[in-house]
Amino acid sequence: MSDPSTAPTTGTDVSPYDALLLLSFGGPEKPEDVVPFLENVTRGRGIPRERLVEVGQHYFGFGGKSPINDQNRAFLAALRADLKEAGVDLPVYWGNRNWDPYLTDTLAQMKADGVRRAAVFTTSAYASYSSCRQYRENLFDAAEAVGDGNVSAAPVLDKLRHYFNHPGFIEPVVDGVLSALADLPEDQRAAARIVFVTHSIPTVMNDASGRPGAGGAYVAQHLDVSRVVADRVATETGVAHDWDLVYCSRSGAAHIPWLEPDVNDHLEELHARGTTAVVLCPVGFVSDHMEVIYDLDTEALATCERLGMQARRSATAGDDPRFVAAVRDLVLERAAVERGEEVTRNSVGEFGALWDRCPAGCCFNARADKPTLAGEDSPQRADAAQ
Ligand SMILES: CC1=C(CCC(=O)O)c2cc3nc(cc4[nH]c(cc5[nH]c(cc1n2)c(C)c5CCC(=O)O)c(CCC(=O)O)c4C)C(CCC(=O)O)=C3C
Ligand SMILES: [Fe+2]
Repeated sequence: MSDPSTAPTTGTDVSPYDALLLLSFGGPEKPEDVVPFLENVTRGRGIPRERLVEVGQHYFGFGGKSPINDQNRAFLAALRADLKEAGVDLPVYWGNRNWDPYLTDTLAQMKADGVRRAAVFTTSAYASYSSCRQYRENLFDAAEAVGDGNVSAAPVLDKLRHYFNHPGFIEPVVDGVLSALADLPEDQRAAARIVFVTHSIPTVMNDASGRPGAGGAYVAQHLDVSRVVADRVATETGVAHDWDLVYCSRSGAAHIPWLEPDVNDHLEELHARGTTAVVLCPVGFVSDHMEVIYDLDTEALATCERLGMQARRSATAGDDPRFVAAVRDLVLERAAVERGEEVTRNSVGEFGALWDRCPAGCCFNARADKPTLAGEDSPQRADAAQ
């Protein structure tokens, strides 16, 4: 574990990598995209039709355009500039799970460009099937397509370790909470509660998240980050604000348990207990996704307004230079590991830096046992790329 101010790893040697891949979720760009996008996301997942209609309305309410693609474009530009500035010569590609540019097309382009081995950074910080393993399934499917059935004929893909506890992710979140607190009326500030919010998932998905047999990593990692952020805020302000971790964006059938409480129910409860001011911190999201601009900025802030509670939504890491530099740090760290060198791994909180390769069976989804890349049991052999 290291001091949160630790500078990113220095150096410029990224061998054995010859590319970096930004892997994200994707989102619609215009109204005609909304329904096909939702079909891509929910294929085979048993999401009730009413929920799809409702989520479609969220997108249509914002002109049929998700903010996520523009945020990835901005992140890409910032990442390329950061690497160039640091003297790191590494082309950066971008591919999505659910929308253009699709991962498979990007991987085909990488192969055509002669890429043999790439580091992969996903826009999802925590462990769970939806936020980690499913991306590793996507990597397998893309490599299988690009390698004509032989994943080792595609570029070798190494997913970078989880970064929820990397100081470059945490520090912008801390600053966001500090700014949000400062923006509250002065007489409300000291008593304000910090309400950390993340994407709800089915409780069985949380139970299976992380190392097989351990479980619960999704919630445990969010609690760890929330505690670190709250402690850092207390150090800066001299006030130990009470805090909670709650959830947004529940979907799925009503009889299936998902993580609770929902942020809106929680705000009602806080109001009933006498809370008069909150900071809503979207700790589970790396940028201002639809969940943030709809579920928090539109819905949860309206709940606060109705209850007469003062509320501010704090900023996500987005393209903060410290978060961008964290990607460079993670690539240089992993490259050194793959070269067999000793490394210092930056992290804060109680977990320390997690594994480079997910353990076999990590974040398993019992509903669909599908092959993955980038784990200990990856069928891609690194030496195939040499
Ligand atoms: C843990 C998690 C993250 C990780 C946090 C992260 O990566 O940041 C995440 C990210 C995202 N989820 C997103 C959008 C959607 N997720 C859906 C559905 C679901 N998400 C789930 C979980 C997660 N999702 C789950 C368990 C489902 C049920 C169906 C299934 O098992 O797959 C649906 C279907 C409709 C609905 O059910 O809501 C949509 C439209 C977008 C794009 C936003 C934009 O456009 O800005 C992003 C980044
Ligand atoms: Fe989602």
